Amino acid sequence: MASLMERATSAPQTPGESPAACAPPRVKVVGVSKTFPTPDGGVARVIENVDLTLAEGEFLSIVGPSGCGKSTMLRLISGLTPVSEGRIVVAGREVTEPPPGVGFMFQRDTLLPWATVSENISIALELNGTPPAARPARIAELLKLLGLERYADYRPSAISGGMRQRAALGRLLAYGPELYLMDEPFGALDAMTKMILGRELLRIWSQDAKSVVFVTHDIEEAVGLSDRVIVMEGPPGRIKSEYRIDLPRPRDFRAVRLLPEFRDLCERIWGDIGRHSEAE
Ligand SMILES: Nc1ncnc2c1ncn2[C@@H]1O[C@H](COP(=O)(O)OP(=O)(O)OP(=O)(O)O)[C@@H](O)[C@H]1O
Repeated sequence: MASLMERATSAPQTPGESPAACAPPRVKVVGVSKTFPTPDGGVARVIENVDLTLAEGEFLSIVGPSGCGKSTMLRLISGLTPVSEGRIVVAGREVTEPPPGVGFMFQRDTLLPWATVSENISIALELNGTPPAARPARIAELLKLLGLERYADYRPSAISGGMRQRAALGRLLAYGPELYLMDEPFGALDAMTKMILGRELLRIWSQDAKSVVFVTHDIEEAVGLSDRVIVMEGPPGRIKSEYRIDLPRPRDFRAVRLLPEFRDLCERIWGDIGRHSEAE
């Protein structure tokens, strides 16, 4: 990650600009809008003219009030939902369907209920073409990394919510995407589990920095994890402001919260979202 931080400048950013604009971006969103049909036969404009760039290896969070279009933005980038206007390019190719090399993680885990924790991870390895002989070692490595060794043979229904999200993270890591799209992956968890998994995610990411778009309601989580935080407003969803998170790396997800700069960033972002909500 040092290279990303070195390339970054402290110049103020305008929405859509990446701090590592000199490298080819992992994601480029250009003039994207999205409409959905409404039940009364009308059309709802949910995303309005969004420009956004995600640099290679960058950790970007999107925050904003409920209903402003954060999840929709993620689904548009994922190719699961088609854009109405504009274009999205992932790894140099225009997105018309879910692109290769993209992994998802959602608020509720999507583990296969009939498979054990190990088997769930094994399926991801199978999907990414890992030879059968190499799978057991990788499964053991991931279970150890996520503290799930004792639960390898448990089905999802027999482990806690935090463990299920760990297993879901293990499956994502097993798949090994170049781009992680994470929609409130820790949103349903208690504060302590959230803290532990946030730390895990930072630790894993600092070893093998992949590009991440992370949607969350939790501003402290966004600031603690990210290189950059985007504040959306809406509907229709637009980018309201953008914050460069210049806190030191590697970061301790808990200790970083004690820095005055951390508090200052959180206050500014809260102020931004608060002003929007008050104006509604
Ligand atoms: N498939 C769909 N059909 C119609 N409307 C949709 C669809 N998906 C999303 N929307 C609308 O888009 C708007 C934005 O929803 P979205 O879930 O993206 O917001 P969000 O910012 O992620 O909200 P939250 O923080 O509450 O999860 C909402 O008004 C929602 O009703």
